[in-house]
Amino acid sequence: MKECKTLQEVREEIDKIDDELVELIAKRNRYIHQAASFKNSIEEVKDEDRIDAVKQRVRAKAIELDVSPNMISELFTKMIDEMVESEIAQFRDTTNF
Ligand SMILES: C=C(O[C@@H]1C=C(C(=O)O)C=C[C@H]1O)C(=O)O
Repeated sequence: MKECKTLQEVREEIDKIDDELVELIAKRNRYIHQAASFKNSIEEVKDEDRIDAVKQRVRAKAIELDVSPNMISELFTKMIDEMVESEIAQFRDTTNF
């Protein structure tokens, strides 16, 4: 990690990380859309067991990296909710439900 000399430099690094985060979220979203093509029902599109497992896994990762697990949980809850909604919309479009 870079040792910054000015606030401006810190903010430039933060901006780069924010761009990477958005790119990774967009990439995750594209995989979510691929997942829809392997599913046969709305229950499968919103797989609660898998959602719980994903949230548990990222909470454990947050603890390992000394980041607030509650913040990570909230971010993932929001992100997964939105992505599942768009996966459902895509599933309905492609299966004419
Ligand atoms: C991508 C999937 O579809 C949904 C989206 C998930 C996610 O955002 O991680 C997890 C479970 C599913 O309800 C999947 O089933 O793996």
